[in-house]
Amino acid sequence: MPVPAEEPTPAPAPVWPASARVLPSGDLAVGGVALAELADRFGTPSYVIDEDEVRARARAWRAALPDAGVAYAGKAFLCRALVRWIEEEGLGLDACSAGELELAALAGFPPERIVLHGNAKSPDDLRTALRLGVGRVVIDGTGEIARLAALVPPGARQRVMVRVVPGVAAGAHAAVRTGVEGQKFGLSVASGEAEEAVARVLGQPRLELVGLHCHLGSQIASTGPYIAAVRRLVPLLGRLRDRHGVIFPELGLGGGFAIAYREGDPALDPRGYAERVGGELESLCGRQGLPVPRLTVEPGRWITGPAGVALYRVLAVKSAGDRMFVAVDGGMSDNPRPALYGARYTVRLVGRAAGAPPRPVTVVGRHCEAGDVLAEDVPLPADVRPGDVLAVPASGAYQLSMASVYNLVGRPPVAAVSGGRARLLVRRETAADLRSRDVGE
Ligand SMILES: Cc1ncc(COP(=O)(O)O)c(C=O)c1O
Ligand SMILES: N[C@@H](CCCC[NH3+])C(=O)O
Repeated sequence: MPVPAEEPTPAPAPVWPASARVLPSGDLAVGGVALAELADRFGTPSYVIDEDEVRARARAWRAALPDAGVAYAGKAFLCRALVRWIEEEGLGLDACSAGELELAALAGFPPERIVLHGNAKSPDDLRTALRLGVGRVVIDGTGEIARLAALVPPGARQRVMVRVVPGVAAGAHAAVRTGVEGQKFGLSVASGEAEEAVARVLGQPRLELVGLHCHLGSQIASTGPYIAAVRRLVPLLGRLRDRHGVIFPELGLGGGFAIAYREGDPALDPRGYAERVGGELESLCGRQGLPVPRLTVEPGRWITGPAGVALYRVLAVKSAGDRMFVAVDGGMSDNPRPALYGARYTVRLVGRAAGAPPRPVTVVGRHCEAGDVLAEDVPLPADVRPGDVLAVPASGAYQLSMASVYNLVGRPPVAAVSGGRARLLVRRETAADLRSRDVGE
């Protein structure tokens, strides 16, 4: 199917889960439960995840690409319940450490549906992957080939992919652009390194090479970069067939699909992706005389991001110069994204009706840095005061999974909501938890 020359403008997406409803009290309910009630029950800061939203999002990718492999990228957020939901929805799992692998195993995730990634896999990562029997290990560098092969038991074969760098720039911030030359992931197509690595893997009898893989970056709203990657990778597949006589059954294009953090933000649409990227793959393979490999995609943020809501309680309100600061009981320890990437968010007062018109404020955290900002210049009612509860949507990805214990503030709990009920999935990390790691002198 030919790809239209014009890339359609990605459509704006909602920032709240589909279940969000404004209650007569002015509060907001998600999954049928009022957010202020959840803040009272689980304390603040806390994270709420809408189970039905996660499941619907997982299904959206499966429906858009029924013949493809869809693996949830666990780095976005992982806990045992989530692993089960993903498993029940028929997805695979992209893991990148022994810790993620062990959690998946504990939740009973089928190991053959796991793909292991990582630019610097430790011996423990590789041994754990082999012991559990993961489906694919994605080789990220030349040195890893012999190291992995040496760990595979005699008589066994590990399925692998080779991660290549197509030289496509995409992603919301330099820190998350992984499809370009000169960064730490993958093997360059342009330099010939990727072809060399493929030749070496083919020479390892204990490794079975099933395909190439690439991951361009994160928070990509349009399909253009994926199409550009396909245009680099299919000719490479043609060269590999000509040189080695190999035809790979799979092609991994990674994840990176954008979500909306603020009203009007564009998000990537799985159906558009399937039509345009899948269409380009089909047509280019046809021209090369190659069978179309089975596509695999790895959405992380897209699955859990929009399903999560962070809840905070206001601790202080103060003006400084011409700015109003609203300080809450969380901050960069539970959400480092504004500090790391200049990420922007939506914030809403919940639990009571606004008593005054909105004015622009900066929502900050409680940590010992002026850079501990959660949301710059967001409208909140002018009467916002200590004790109020604030909700931040699109908080389900790369917040808790990157959380720290800065200032010895424990990490927040996670509660699931569905059908008017809430349940705790991950408990709050207490000061005692934190002290217990300190063995003294
Ligand atoms: C190999 C790989 N696959 C998938 C993902 C998921 O990315 P995202 O959460 O942006 O979809 C990542 C992280 O960017 C990744 O490194
Ligand atoms: N942590 C990044 C995304 C990293 C993607 C993982 N490869 C973010 O929050 O935007």
